[in-house]
Amino acid sequence: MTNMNTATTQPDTGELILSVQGVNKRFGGLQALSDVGLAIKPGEIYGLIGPNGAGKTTFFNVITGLYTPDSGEFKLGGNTYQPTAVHEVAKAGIARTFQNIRLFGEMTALENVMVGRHVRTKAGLFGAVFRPASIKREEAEIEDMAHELLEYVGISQHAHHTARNLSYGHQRRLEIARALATEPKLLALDEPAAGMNATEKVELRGLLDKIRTDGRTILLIEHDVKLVMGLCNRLTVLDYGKVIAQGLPQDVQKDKAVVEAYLGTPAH
Ligand SMILES: Nc1ncnc2c1ncn2[C@@H]1O[C@H](COP(=O)(O)OP(=O)(O)OP(=O)(O)O)[C@@H](O)[C@H]1O
Repeated sequence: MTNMNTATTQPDTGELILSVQGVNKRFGGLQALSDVGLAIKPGEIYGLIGPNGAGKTTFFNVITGLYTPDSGEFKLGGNTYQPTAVHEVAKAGIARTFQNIRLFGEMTALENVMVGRHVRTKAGLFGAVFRPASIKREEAEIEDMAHELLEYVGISQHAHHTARNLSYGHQRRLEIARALATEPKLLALDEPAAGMNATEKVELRGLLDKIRTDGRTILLIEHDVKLVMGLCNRLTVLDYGKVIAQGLPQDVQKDKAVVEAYLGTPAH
């Protein structure tokens, strides 16, 4: 009898948003990443955790084109991409936020989101400056969309406020809105909860949950293990630049190497 289960005949990579394999990165004498890889499925929140200096940010910087890796294979939405420059990676479909918030502080919240959108417009930044008629129309659409995104992340009341005057939690939300404006295949968040108080963290969790429910895919670096365990579908744990565990939160949490890495028991 013919096997009707087509799922087993489909290649794995077709079902992945991001597939990264064999990443190595050395800084002088320090092997910051050793053969690191992960695979992220559509619609999941994927966590990347590990103790200080484990290599999380370096890995983020590699996949988003900020650092050139010594080796590695990268696929986004099934297509091979080379993370050679930040703007190329953004065009390919990864939008990221930074551990230290990087907004245009003197611009309004609305303008910050509109800048994010220019990655996807015909005009780009050039057209935004010189503004022929067709570009003005496009600008109006972008402005509408930016308002919607501010509403979506819950800070529409601050649309015309200067970014640097927003509270910390609202600046983080604004960064997420700006990243979403690029319509990314993957939203990569570098410690979005850093510096947040307990209430802001609960709200952030709600927002990330909503983004996932709306079908987006998130890669999350986070120090707050409770947040990660409660939110992520799957995760990878790095320690000293190596993957020490990968899988479901409940399994990873019990993993001996992970427990040792976090409690500082000499496992190396
Ligand atoms: N540009 C660089 N030049 C030299 N060494 C670096 C550079 N960036 C990172 N490193 C080193 O690589 C290792 C991994 O650092 P990385 O910042 O990726 O870790 P992390 O897991 O993000 O840590 P944290 O949780 O503290 O942010 C560390 O030993 C760090 O000192």
